[in-house]
Order: sequence, then structure tokens, then C-alpha cells
Amino acid sequence: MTIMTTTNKKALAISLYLNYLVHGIGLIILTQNMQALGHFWNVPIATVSYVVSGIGIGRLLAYFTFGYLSDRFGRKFLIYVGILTYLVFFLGMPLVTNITAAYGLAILAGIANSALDSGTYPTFMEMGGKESASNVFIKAFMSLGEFILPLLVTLLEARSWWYGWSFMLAATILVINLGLVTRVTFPERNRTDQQDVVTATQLPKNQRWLATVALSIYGYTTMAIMILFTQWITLFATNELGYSGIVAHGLLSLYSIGSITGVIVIFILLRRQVSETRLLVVANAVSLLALVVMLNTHQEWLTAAAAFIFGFTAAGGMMQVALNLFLRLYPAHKGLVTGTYFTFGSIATFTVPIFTGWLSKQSIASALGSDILVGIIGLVMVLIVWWALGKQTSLTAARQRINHLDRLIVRLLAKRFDAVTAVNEAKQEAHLPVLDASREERVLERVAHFDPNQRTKPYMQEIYKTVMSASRDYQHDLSNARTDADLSQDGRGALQTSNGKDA
Ligand SMILES: O=C(O)C(=O)C[C@]1(C(=O)O)C=C[C@@H](O)C=C1
Repeated sequence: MTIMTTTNKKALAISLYLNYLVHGIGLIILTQNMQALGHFWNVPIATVSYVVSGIGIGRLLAYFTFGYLSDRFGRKFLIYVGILTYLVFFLGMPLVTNITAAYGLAILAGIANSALDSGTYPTFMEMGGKESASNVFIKAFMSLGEFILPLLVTLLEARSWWYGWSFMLAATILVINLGLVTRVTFPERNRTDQQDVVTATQLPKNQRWLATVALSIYGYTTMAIMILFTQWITLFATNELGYSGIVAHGLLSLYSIGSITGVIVIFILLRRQVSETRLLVVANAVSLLALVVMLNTHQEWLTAAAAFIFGFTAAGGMMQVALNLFLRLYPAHKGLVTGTYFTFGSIATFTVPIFTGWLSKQSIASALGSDILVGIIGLVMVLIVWWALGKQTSLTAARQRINHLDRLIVRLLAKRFDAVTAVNEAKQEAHLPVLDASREERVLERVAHFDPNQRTKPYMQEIYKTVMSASRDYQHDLSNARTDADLSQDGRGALQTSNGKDA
């Protein structure tokens, strides 16, 4: 069995997150450098855009295979594949002059992305702890990368420096990270929480099947709802609502800020053990509502608020939350599940531009309006998941509540021990014995009085008898330690005296 120290866990998490910072950069680096690359390759922008589609092909080609390979050869292997293929992409792209080679490199970027996903998501699950929250945080690092790159591109442009430096930055981070990854230990492959195995196998077959179908379809809709919005919102705001260019672009920024805020809030909620299925239902319902508002208002402030709320709920990590539920459903095939889920997402990346492009010939409003349909399907899917996993998650959720409460109880008990230490000091000075039977009786009476549940009073008193017995043992230990310290002090004192001038 692989033992993971806290330091190793932290180092592993940092290197996994760093990859996603680079991936966030990779997601937009071609579109951000469209003009420069077009000049360099001597092709129109449309051809650069065609190269971008290679990323989608790479993802689609690789997810299933890598998912399988991840379960078979381990997560670390996939992370290496991801880092190395991304490295080839970042180093090669600004240097190749041939459009076919560029297309090949874009396919490599897609392959790198699927290798990282197939290795990373299962690893976070296998590391244990707050795995849901950790997976949601991946999204935060992607957003950070997407935030940094445009600033860097603008800086390079303003100084007339080589556009390729932004690619080199990403490559440098990857090289450093490669060094980090070689040093960390990964958790045991397909290691699962016993609870997950029990709950997954307890689920009736048809319910599990239904949840599987719904989560796969959600893999499509959760990606589609975001892509569709980001693709059409700016045009919709200028052409249909008549907003200025600044406001229209600002909507996309608000969406991104909403997304980052959402990731942080959802991360905190998940750490507090909020039910994942409920979170999914609420977030999907609210994002649908935000879309409906956006399509039916002409008031700038309302559109702006809706864009922020949409980013918060649709792009705040819901994709990762649903994947987590999916992973828990098949604890022994995490790589394959990740691959399947993201394959559906890649199909969305491909099909959304096609069907919305066709709809946009009618009107931009109908292109963006189709996002409502996607939102409705997504909501229905998470409702099905909520229903199908109800039983499973009620056990999981109850245990998660217990985990949370235990943490609070231990913290309070630690404070109680602090108070006991103070009591013990006072007692020693007054030469009082540790045991105070009448005080203990009073404590037990108070405990029974505070317990709101009639039935649990005797159990609560039982717990407190143990607490006070431990408290006495602790105090005896304290007294012994003090006596030992005093004795050695006296011994030293006596020694000093015998050697000192006074002697
Ligand atoms: O109150 C005291 O005198 C304590 O030492 C504390 C405490 C307790 O843990 O509550 C422990 C031992 C005594 O027998 C009574 C109570």
C-alpha cells in the first residue's frame, strides 16, 4: 500500500494544479494569438480558426483510450503523457511554418488535455479527504490561466516583443512541473473509500443505470451551456439588445468573474459537506433562470447581473461536481468514467458551433436562445441524478455530516482540555485532589438538562462519564509531569548549591 504523507499530498496537489494553470493558457492561446499566427503562417484568420478545431479532435480521439490506460497503467503515467505532449505543443506552435504541422500540434494539445484529465480527476478522488472540493479547484486554476494569458499577450503586443514568449512561459512552467511530478508519490490506483464501494453496490441496478445515462448526457450539456453562451453573448448584446461594444465585452468579463467567484464559493460549500446533488439541482435551476432573464430584458444592469449569476452557477465547477458523483458510482473504473464523461463534453465542443451557426442564420437570439433548451435538458438530467442517487447520497450525506460534526466536537473538546489544565493548576496550588465526585454529579445533571432529546440523555451522560474519566487521567499525567520537572529542578538546584560559592 502507498502511504501518503501530508507534505507529499500537498506537493502532489500543487503539481496537479499547476498543469491546469498551463491548460487554462492552452485553452485560449491560439485564439488570443490569432492575428500574429495568421501573419506568421501567411494565412487568413479563418484558417487559424480551423487549426483551433484540431484541439477538439485530439480530445475526442484520446479520452476513451486514455481513460482506459489510466486505470491500467496508473495516473502518473498519464500525467507524464499530458505534460510532455503539452510541452511539444507549446514549444512547437510558435516555430512551425507549415499549417499541416500546426494542425497536428493542435491535435496534440487536445490529446494532452485528455491525458491530464484522465490522470488528474481520479488522483484527487484517490487522495481522499475533500476530493469534491479539490476537483472543483481545478477549474479555478484553469480560470487563472485564462485570466493571465490575455494580460501577457497585451503586454507583449504593447512592447512589440515576440508573441511566442507567451508559449515559452507555459513551456517553462511545464518543465518545472515535470521535475516536481517525478518527486511525488501518487496514491494507490483505484483506491476507494470503503463507503463509496458500499453505497455504489447498494444502489439498485436500474437506478445506477439511469444515473449513468443522466450523468453522461449532463457531461454534454454542462459543456454545451458554457460554450454556447461564451460564443454568442457578445453578438447578442450588440445586435439584438443594442448595447455598446464595451458593455457587450464586459458581459463576458462578468461571466468570468462570476465563474471564479462561483468556484470559490462552491469549494467552501463542499468543504462544509453540502449535498452535491442538491447543489447541482439548485445551480442548474438558477443558471437556467439567469438565461431566461438575459433573453428577455433590455436593461443593462439586469443583463449584467444575469451574466454574473450565469457564470457563477453554470461555470462555477458544476461540471466537476457531477463528475465526482459519476466517479463515486464506479469506484473501480475512475479513469474510464473520466474518459467517458469528457468524451461527451468534447462532442459538445464540436457540435455546438455547428448547430448554433446554423440557427444564427435565423437570428442571433435563436442561437443564444437554444441555450435555454440545453439548460432545460441539463436540469432534467440533474433532477434524475438527484432522484436516482437519493438513497446512496442520503447515506453519504449523513456520514459527511457526521465527519463535519466530529471535527467541531474535537475542536471543542480540545478547548475543554485547555480549561481542565487551568483547573488542575489551580487545584494543585490549593492542594486539592483531582477527583471531585460532587462536581462530576453536577456536570452529569447539566448534560442531561442540555440534551434536547429525551431518549439520548443516558447515552449523553455515558459519553460524559468517559470524558471526565479521561480528564482525570490527563490531570494525573499533568501532575506527574510537574512533579518530575520539580524533582529534576531540585536535583539541579542541589547540584548547583554543592558546587556553588555558598557551599
Ligand atoms: O472541575 C474539576 O475539578 C475538574 O477537575 C474537571 C472535571 C471535569 O473534567 O469536568 C474532572 C475531574 C473532576 O472529578 C471533576 C470535573
